[in-house]
Amino acid sequence: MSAAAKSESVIRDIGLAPEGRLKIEWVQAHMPVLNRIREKFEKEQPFKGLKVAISLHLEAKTAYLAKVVKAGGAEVAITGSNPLSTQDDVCAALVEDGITVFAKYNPDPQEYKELLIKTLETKPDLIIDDGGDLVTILHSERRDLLPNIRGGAEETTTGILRLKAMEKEGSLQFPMVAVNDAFCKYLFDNRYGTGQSVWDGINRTTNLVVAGKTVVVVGYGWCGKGVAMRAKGLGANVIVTEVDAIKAVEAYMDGFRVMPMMEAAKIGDYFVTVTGNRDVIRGEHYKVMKDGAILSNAGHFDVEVNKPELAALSSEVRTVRRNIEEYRLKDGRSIYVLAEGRLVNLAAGDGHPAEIMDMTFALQAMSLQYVNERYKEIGSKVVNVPYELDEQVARLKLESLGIGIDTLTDEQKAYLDSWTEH
Ligand SMILES: NC(=O)c1ccc[n+]([C@@H]2O[C@H](COP(=O)([O-])OP(=O)(O)OC[C@H]3O[C@@H](n4cnc5c(N)ncnc54)[C@H](O)[C@@H]3O)[C@@H](O)[C@H]2O)c1
Ligand SMILES: N[C@@H](CCSC[C@H]1O[C@@H](n2cnc3c(=O)[nH]cnc32)[C@H](O)[C@@H]1O)C(=O)O
Repeated sequence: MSAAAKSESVIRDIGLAPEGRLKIEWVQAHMPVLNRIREKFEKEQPFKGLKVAISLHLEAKTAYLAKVVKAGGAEVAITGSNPLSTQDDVCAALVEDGITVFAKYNPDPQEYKELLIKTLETKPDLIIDDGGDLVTILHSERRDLLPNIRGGAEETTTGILRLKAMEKEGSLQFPMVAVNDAFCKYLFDNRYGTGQSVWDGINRTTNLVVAGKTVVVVGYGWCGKGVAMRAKGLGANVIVTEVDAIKAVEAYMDGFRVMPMMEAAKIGDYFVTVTGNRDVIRGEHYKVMKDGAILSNAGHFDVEVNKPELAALSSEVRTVRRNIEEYRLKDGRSIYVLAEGRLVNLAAGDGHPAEIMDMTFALQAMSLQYVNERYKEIGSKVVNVPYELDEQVARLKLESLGIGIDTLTDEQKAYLDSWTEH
């Protein structure tokens, strides 16, 4: 254990390390692409002499990514990206492995912010962010830490939307790679990862049946498609609500009922928001919901389900089971909110499956190396993961699965490039 990591870290309990270590070993065994990158990093040491700050959901897969970045020569400091997704045993194991950790499960909002700031006070050269928490602090109250930063990589849809808004108004001060927009990210992580882990989180939390129930999926983007597809597989009647006409037609053609939230609110048993927007379920909807409706969010912050408006309609709010709050309405109905309206798959579950995060985090590791090598020429921009890196992740994934694919012959290449050949 590095003495610095141990003395500087802020975690719940170092004694939890053995359990955390087992969790990390389990996922490592199911992350073959990232294992290959770790071997390469060990040889090439791309981050030698550099400091990296990471803010991601601090569970076992993330911990393994931090170890891979460290294996590449970096000094790593890490914090969470949601107060409820940090796992204390994993934090302890990382500290024992020489990584400086500033994270605890369920800190109060002020401490959560302080932990993010402490991570940045390690004066990183490179950052990995999820949802823009680090970037926001660097561009507001801690601008003093900006000059050191070479660049970084952003994990999620909403984070990238925010970075692009900053780029547009000219306020972004360093390059960021939009990891979410790589094919090997959103096609698998947002769709199949969210699709599976959301139902894992809901089912282990509620212990109730899904078959035969009506599930309302709010937003039919990449995450919504996964959540709706898996709800259908569990035997639910699935309704999709949207604001985008094209996505609504897509949901309809995929076999789902599409209607405005005001109508869906009356018939849903489960509601899952995956929009990245705010107030998508709000007061007017609660007024018409069935007694016993279960609300959860897997999009961004805890604002997709408007909790203050629900509280205003309630006479009592009580925890009825771990991660389930009952809002007892003044008219006698009950509406249940899972995981305080924070990401249900991470706050009430273990997040996406390891084989999915294998690809996402392989992209993160490669993107960090890419931005470190090119930060001067890129400038203060949001850039995509280069296609070659994206394809490399897919090829390594196929290789790990023992799946081969065909190669174009020269004649086929010429045919595809031509407009005269028949
Ligand atoms: N829980 C997770 O593990 C996880 C994983 C990946 C992404 N995310 C987050 O989930 C959110 C969605 O990501 P995505 O990749 O699916 O984004 P996306 O842009 O592909 O989809 C979002 C969809 O929500 C729709 N929408 C917006 N406002 C709406 C409203 N009021 N009612 C109904 N629909 C509305 C949009 O039209 C869009 O189709 C983002 O905040 C992202 O950061 C979470
Ligand atoms: N800080 C925000 C960010 C949304 S996170 C959404 C991101 O979480 C990522 N994610 C999903 N499951 C896991 C996991 O198990 N470990 C680490 N990250 C995950 C996923 O890649 C997705 O882009 C919030 O908590 O409200």
